[in-house]
Amino acid sequence: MTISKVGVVGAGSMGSGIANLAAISGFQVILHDVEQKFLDNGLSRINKFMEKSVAKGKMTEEQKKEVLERIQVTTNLEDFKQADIVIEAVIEDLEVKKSVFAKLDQITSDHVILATNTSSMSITEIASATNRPERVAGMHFFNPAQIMKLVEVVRGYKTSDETVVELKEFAKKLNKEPVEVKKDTPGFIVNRIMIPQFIEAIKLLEEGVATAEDIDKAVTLGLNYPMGPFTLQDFAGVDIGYYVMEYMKNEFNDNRFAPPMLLKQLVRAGRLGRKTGAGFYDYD
Ligand SMILES: NC(=O)c1ccc[n+]([C@@H]2O[C@H](COP(=O)([O-])OP(=O)(O)OC[C@H]3O[C@@H](n4cnc5c(N)ncnc54)[C@H](O)[C@@H]3O)[C@@H](O)[C@H]2O)c1
Repeated sequence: MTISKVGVVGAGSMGSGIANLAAISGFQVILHDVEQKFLDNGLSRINKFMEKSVAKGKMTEEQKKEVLERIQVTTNLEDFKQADIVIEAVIEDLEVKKSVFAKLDQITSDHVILATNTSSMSITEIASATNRPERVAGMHFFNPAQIMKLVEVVRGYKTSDETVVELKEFAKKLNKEPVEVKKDTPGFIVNRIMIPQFIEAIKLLEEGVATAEDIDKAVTLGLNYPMGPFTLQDFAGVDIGYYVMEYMKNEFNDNRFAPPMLLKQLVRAGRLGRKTGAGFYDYD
């Protein structure tokens, strides 16, 4: 399958990053969101990222302009008729994702791969909203998508071998390192390991064992991670971790994954991390 036009649904942190990555890698991109203001926000994030690349000498002004010209934005999903592959990056809500996939199934050609960037949710269930479950898979990028090297290619129950091979090849064309997740399990590989670490870090904070700053310092210096758990949750969005925990708890029927009270309170108070100016830390 030859891919020239990449469709991305959702222009938030991940969707805009994936659209930017695909355009940097030379693909034509159609980026969709429900309202123009979300597309404007996405484009401004893309602009900011590339301004930094220009300032660091990684890209020229001219190359930046060419990348931007390859990104078309739209609020009309029908424009995905021309897409050769679609990556969905809307909010982490199964019903919203299923409704997007049902629409994409009607709009795009039968052979088009419909991939989801879900952090945790069942690929099999998302695929069940379509008539082509063999062409549906997870393509899980990490934040920021332009920089982080890993992509988890996740099989749903009916995902074909051909789809997995094509997605791995596509990931390589985006200059990523794909790993195959052979079974559709909540959280895949990375979040299955990382989420329990977040939970333990929050419990240490709740128990008064150490401050958030010291827990972050302990993890960065003791485990040699580039970011501590609180810095990372604020960066990725406190709400994302919360939804992933709820989902994993319910799917595994295991309270080990239940979000701690402090996390629930932050979400209820709208402290969702850097994107809202405050999370575990204050940013103003
Ligand atoms: N943030 C991360 O670090 C991270 C990392 C990997 C994967 N993910 C996953 O990527 C997905 C997106 O996460 P995000 O952090 O970019 O969220 P976000 O809240 O920043 O962006 C979501 C975007 O989807 C749009 N949207 C909502 N419903 C839509 C619809 N029906 N059609 C089109 N657009 C719609 C919203 O307007 C918003 O712009 C989630 O599934 C999340 O779990 C997130």
